[in-house]
Amino acid sequence: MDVRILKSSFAVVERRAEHAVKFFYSHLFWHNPAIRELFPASPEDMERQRDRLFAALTHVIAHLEDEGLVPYLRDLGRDHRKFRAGPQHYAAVGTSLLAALAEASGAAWTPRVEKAWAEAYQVIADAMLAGAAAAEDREPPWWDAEVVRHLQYGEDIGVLTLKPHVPFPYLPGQYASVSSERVPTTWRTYSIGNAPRPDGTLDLHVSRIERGRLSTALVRDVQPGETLRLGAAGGRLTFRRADRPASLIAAGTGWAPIRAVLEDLAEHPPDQDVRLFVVARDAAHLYDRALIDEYAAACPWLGVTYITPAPGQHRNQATDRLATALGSRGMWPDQDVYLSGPPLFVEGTALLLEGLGARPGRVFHDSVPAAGRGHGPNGRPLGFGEWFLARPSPHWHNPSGRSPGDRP
Ligand SMILES: NC(=O)C1=CN([C@@H]2O[C@H](COP(=O)(O)OP(=O)(O)OC[C@H]3O[C@@H](n4cnc5c(N)ncnc54)[C@H](O)[C@@H]3O)[C@@H](O)[C@H]2O)C=CC1
Repeated sequence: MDVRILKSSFAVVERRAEHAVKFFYSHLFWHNPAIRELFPASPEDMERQRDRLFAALTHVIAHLEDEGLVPYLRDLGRDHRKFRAGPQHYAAVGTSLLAALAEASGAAWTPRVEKAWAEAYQVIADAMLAGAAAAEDREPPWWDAEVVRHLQYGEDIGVLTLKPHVPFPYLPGQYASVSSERVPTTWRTYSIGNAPRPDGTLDLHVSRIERGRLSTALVRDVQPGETLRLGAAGGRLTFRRADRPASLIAAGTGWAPIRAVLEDLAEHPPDQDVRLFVVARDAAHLYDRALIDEYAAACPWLGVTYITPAPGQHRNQATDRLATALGSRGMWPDQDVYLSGPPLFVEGTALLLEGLGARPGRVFHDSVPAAGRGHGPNGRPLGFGEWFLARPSPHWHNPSGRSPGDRP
């Protein structure tokens, strides 16, 4: 790949980003009407989708020389099997992408630039398709899972227990992408709130987001007996056993992956001391406090600090209180830290910890996009391929019986 040409070409395209993205989708849908069906129907969701394309492209360009790029792309390809993305879709997207880049580049679109982009796209598509092919024999494209229990805490928090129809592999601390027939074409990631169980069930902790259609459906509408769909598990919030202390810091339903990690540690005790900070907007949102207290009493290696805002204060004042608590503890350079919670909380706390001396390579968190922002400076890798076919409707109950574009 000619990285130099790609970067300078991208700098030109970047100035006309909005135009390029609109052109891309118009071109794609005009030439491939059936693909339109795979993308969100609502203008609002489609708008987010547009943002994703550019975020995605920016991400690729920023990581062109990264050795993690190909493994990541392979993983992404594996995950895109849930969209039933086939070689023909990758080809269609590639053609429209080149057309959009040419359009936005104007006179800067030379044969050399075109060649560089075509080659780069081929590398991306090949890596994703290779990842998909390698997964083909190992696992299904997605897992259907029955809701077997639905607990609601207050207005906005739901804990759903799912029973996948076939075993769903994951590690404590990982998340899965989730889709419901109630909100077709929408996938969101939710952390799994337990370590793997013998009966194969898993818990999703969902905090309802204002205007979040899937989170609202999951918290308020979904009933036991319904089927949800899961994409392959992912994420880096898995515990590293080491001979130094560790801190687990959870805010809101960011508690879910930390709970899974703790469950596993309780089963297989660590040699290191572990300090748990649980931050919540109020006492009612410390919905698992009884369980945490049990762990604290039973596990000599565990210490727990609960943090809520002072009475009458805004929920985010809990974060200020956490900052004070973290500042008063030393040893940050010698610790592993696991962070989970709202994106701005995670971003801010990671920076604070670095300021306190924590080593960036020892602060672990998933990067998740802030709700409504689509992506953040530290956003979850939106997947510089998510725009390939993100949010299409997977063919719901009988995948093999439908051709792309059929409505479920
Ligand atoms: N792996 C991960 O990192 C996971 C992240 N999450 C994310 O956690 C969030 C959970 O939301 P809720 O439970 O509704 O949390 P919440 O809105 O109740 O917030 C909990 C606490 O986080 C802090 N906080 C929230 N927004 C903040 C901000 N902008 N700046 C500083 N501090 C802030 C405050 O102290 C607040 O009391 C969701 O955004 C979800 O995507 C959820 C599960 C796993």
